Amino acid sequence: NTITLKKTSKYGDNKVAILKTAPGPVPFPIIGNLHLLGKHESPFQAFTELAKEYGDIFSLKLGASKCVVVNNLELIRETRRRNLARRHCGPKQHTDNFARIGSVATFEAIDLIQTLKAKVRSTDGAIEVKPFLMTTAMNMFTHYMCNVRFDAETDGEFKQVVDHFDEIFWEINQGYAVDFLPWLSSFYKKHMDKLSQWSSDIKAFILSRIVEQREHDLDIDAPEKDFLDGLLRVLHDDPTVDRNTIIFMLEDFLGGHSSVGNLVMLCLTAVARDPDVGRRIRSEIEAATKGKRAISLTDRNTLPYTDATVLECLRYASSPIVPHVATENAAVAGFGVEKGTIVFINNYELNMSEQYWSEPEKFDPSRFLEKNKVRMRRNSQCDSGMESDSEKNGLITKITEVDKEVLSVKRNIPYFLPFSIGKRTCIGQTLVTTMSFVMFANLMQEFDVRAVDKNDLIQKPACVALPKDTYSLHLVPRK
Ligand code: HEM
Repeated sequence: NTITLKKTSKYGDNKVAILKTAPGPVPFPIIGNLHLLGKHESPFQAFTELAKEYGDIFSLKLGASKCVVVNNLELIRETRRRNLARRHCGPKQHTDNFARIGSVATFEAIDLIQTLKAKVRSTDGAIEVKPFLMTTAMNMFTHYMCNVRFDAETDGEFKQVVDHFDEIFWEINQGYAVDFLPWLSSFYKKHMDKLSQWSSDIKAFILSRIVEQREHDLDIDAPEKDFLDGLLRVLHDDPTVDRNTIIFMLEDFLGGHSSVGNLVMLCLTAVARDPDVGRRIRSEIEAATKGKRAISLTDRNTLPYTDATVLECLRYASSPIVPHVATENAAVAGFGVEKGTIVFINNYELNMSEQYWSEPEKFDPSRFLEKNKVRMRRNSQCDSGMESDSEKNGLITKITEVDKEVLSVKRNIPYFLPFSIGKRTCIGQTLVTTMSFVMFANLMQEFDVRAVDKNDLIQKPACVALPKDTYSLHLVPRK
């Protein structure tokens, strides 16, 4: 009944505790002062399960005489939560979760189009588009992560929470001095109180309208159906996890919808500023759907210019700096960096430098496009000159392979890092790029987008956020 759990060298100096275990079935989930996840018949079973989930942190061995070696359990918990978040919020292509993002995004985009068409019919002139984008983005997130959606037309509480999220998103994107100099906080008290009230309202909404119902219905033996389900299982399995941690995580990830709504608004703004961008997007979309169906995530490869427009908006708008701290002495590009040094990735320089981009100030989605040759099969019928049973009317089908040039989006550009890079890279990037694409493309299929006055279209560089109450746009339904 004794096992040794060894850490691999890959994760360096994590603390290792050596604890004695009792022989026979162990009263899990506790060994010594450390808690394990779930109930297990033996320490071996417990650690086998741990090792399955955190395989690259631990290797497991049945030891000879005495004890269990446990890695830093806080790290395990964090890793479990991170893996959960990555599985749901950053799923790989061809996974069920990725496909579900696509279907949810198209569903919500269709709903948005219907709402906007009704709004346009009843309005003479321009409309405030942004609030509609924000509630749609929130519904995309709640629908995908928690299998619940809300009616923005009739649900005032929902609408208010989306507004609060948007105000907070605007605030955190402003870069106040107090962000770097915390001792200034007393000067910002009123401001902080306001933010704090918005946060409380958001938390109350998420608890009462999303979490509590699910807690009540949770079936721990059923397969994990969404992110919320996964979070509640963590809470159920691990008594050391605080309910507030889970609620905070959900709040944080749902809050990501603000970036999608604002980014789509920036994409529409780019089209309103430059009708040529809109024309190119529309001709691409018409070729793909002939106007006969909604656009889904699977259309992304055939709509490279539309996809590239989202990236070009991100290039101009993504955060100018990404702060990190060196966790060990290192050399970066030949410069010594001591452990503890704060290191900033200068995204602004990467995004706007002439060293990397031609005419970086110009809005030009085609900078993200490249031509690729793809081999295609072409069927053609030709006269065989013979008559036989297998060749009706003397025609045979001939398959030839031809090389065709297609446009596609450049991936992995080493100097384009809006979501940063490495171990802490943005978990939400798949959600952002996929949902923004689907919402934007469907809007472009259905409406011509025009500015009321191009001078109104004010946008801060290196900032995804627009104020909650921002400029209106003309949306003209297309035939
Ligand atoms: C325009 C949209 C977004 C941009 C440009 C963006 C960018 C970034 C950047 C630059 C980082 C820092 C990475 C680093 O420290 O190296 C980050 C971290 C993170 N982002 Fe995003 N993000 C966006 C939207 C989202 C969304 C929608 C979510 C969640 C649904 C999200 C979740 C996260 C999380 C959890 C981290 C921390 C990752 C970690 O420390 O392991 N982000 N993001």
